[in-house]
Amino acid sequence: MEVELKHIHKNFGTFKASDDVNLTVEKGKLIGLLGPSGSGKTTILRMIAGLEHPDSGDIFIAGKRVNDLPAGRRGIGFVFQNYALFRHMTVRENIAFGLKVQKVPPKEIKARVDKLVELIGLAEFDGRYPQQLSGGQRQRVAFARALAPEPELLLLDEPFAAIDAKVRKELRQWLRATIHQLGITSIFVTHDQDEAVEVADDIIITNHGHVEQAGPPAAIYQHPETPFVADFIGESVHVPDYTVFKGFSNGAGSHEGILRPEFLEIAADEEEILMPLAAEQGTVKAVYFRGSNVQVAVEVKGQLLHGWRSLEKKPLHEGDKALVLIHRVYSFAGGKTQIIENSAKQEESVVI
Ligand SMILES: Nc1ncnc2c1ncn2[C@@H]1O[C@H](COP(=O)(O)OP(=O)(O)OP(=O)(O)O)[C@@H](O)[C@H]1O
Repeated sequence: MEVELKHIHKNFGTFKASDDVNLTVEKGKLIGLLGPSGSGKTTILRMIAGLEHPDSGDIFIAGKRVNDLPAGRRGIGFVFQNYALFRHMTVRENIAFGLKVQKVPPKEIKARVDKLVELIGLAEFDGRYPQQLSGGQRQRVAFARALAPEPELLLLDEPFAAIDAKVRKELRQWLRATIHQLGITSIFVTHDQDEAVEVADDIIITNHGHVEQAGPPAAIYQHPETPFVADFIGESVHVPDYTVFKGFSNGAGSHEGILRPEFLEIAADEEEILMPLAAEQGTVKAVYFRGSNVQVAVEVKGQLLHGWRSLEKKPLHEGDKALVLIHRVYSFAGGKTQIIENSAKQEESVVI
């Protein structure tokens, strides 16, 4: 295990920024720490780096307890969201800075910087100053500078936050490929689920200072363990009582449910749907064009549901009647997440 946090508590005054945080990161993995603003992601990253100290609990890096080890001796590279490059230094000088401080021999500094400017694709621009580079290029320099001392572990705090949308997408893919090529264990903080899902091997979801769930993105998406995760991941809609819908009347315990758009089929009429008897009647409340499809909000029995429709299908408008087939819902009865399937569908298929 490369990084392990055990029962970490950290208060700022009476505020619990970390409330019994436990997590493990395997060597060579690229991990996304994902959670809403204020959920304690940066605090976790800063404690691993040694820039903040836990009130209690243990931090291990490569099997060694590092609680009392100063930041500079933990073998960690850190990339901040705002590049933090030195304005009066060129690309080469920025990358070499930490190595000079460490008194690495000049020949070796040159060799390492040569390799790194190549790695980040900026060999041609190595004499430029930060203000002569784009945001994406600056962030790549910050990345190279963090890698220069050959750290065991790389920490990145919202590394894409200050970069515009298109470049951010390219940089994400570049970062993922480069980190895998280098095989360096890396943890990055983000509050953007698309970013976490696209970049990370595994994600760790934080909420109110603790870890809600950890694992590969697809597993978390398909099997959220808590209502918070089900709600936070994907485009989910909360319904206070899913048992009012056809095919879900036997729900036991709590009737609160979460529906994802892909759990629904929204049809303009009976011709568009295979099992009309299992579907609910609804009224279209809004239609949003989403590029490759449309998102449709339909009110069914007083609850607003969201689904997608292909652009190839009949257009729906606000006020139109629609049929909504709810295939399944997430239910949280008994504190456990369960997927409940629509039983009316089975009955209808027997009839057919
Ligand atoms: N040095 C500090 N002093 C007081 N409170 C702090 C300090 N650092 C963080 N906090 C508080 O701890 C909480 C968690 O902060 P943290 O930065 O870890 O959250 P985050 O999940 O990274 O949020 P964001 O996505 O907004 O950066 C926040 O409410 C923040 O205000």
